Amino acid sequence: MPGPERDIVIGADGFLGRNLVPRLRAEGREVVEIGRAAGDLSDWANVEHALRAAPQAGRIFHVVTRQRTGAVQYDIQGELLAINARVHLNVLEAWRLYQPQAKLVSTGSSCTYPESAEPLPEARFGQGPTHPSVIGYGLAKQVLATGSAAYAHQYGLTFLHCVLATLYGPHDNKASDRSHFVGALLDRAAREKAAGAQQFEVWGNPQTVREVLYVDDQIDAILAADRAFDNEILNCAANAPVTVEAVARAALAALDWSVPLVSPPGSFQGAAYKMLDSTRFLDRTGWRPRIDLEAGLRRLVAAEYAGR
Ligand SMILES: C[C@H]1O[C@H](OP(=O)(O)OP(=O)(O)OC[C@H]2O[C@@H](n3cnc4c(=O)[nH]c(N)nc43)[C@H](O)[C@@H]2O)[C@@H](O)[C@@H](O)C1=O
Repeated sequence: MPGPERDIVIGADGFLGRNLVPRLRAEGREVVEIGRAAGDLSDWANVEHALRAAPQAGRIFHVVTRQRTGAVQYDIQGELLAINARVHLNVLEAWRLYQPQAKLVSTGSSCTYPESAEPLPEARFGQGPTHPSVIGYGLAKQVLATGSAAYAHQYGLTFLHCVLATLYGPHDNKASDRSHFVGALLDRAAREKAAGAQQFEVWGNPQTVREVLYVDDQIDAILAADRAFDNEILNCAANAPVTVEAVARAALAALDWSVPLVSPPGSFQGAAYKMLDSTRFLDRTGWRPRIDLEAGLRRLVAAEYAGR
């Protein structure tokens, strides 16, 4: 890869960043961390300062996002649009001004795609309305993805926008509305087990479909994609759908907790089906996940719920 053997990670102390930084250092790369200490990244002055002050890098990993899970999402899409779009636009502008030699590797979400009952290939990107629960969040990610392409084209820069699965693993936020749904569900199950509950409620329709990846697998996928692709909006998952019910069963198994699952009517339901078609990525890189759902949840339980 051309450019300095140095990476900047924006969002270094977030969920993905805290897992990514040690992985990059293990590869022998120097990592410049930009995190909460840099201030509010929706404020241009803070992003401008951080990327101007940083030494020249070969890659910028932009892994900052304000995201929510659960019912609250329906009510705060304006806020998620405003904050995330500002952060993304600030990063794009500071990239072209102060780090134009760097490849901008950013992370996207299946929320940017229209609702569909079929796996979504890249050709469907931006072609239709997003699910109402993510209308602002998804639009902000579109700003980042399409904005990266626009900046690269106008200013001769290089980017890769990786559309990810739903992640789980160590360092995710534990608050029930702030974790990704896998972590939120596991945390709720751990608390309810400790409280002696006799059943576990799976919200929404248990047959809801998602793609989930353990964070280490997703990081491997991003790095594999980075080696193989430039200037693309690229789906980077495993073509492996899973139901929310299967996630719940694996979470209970990882907690060694055996109770019946129930589904209360009226609980939060997100998009019924979210699947990327990652065939281009899988065919070209040969990447495959190494940690299956139950093994990944057991790792997470060992890391953060030992003894519960
Ligand atoms: C990365 C990605 O992360 C989020 O999207 P998501 O992962 O698809 O998650 P969701 O909030 O659509 O939940 C998935 C499904 O799961 C069911 N469900 C069952 N039991 C629990 C439960 O205990 N907690 C939660 N939160 N959901 C549960 C729930 O009914 C729902 O249908 C977004 O922030 C999105 O913006 C984004 O980018």
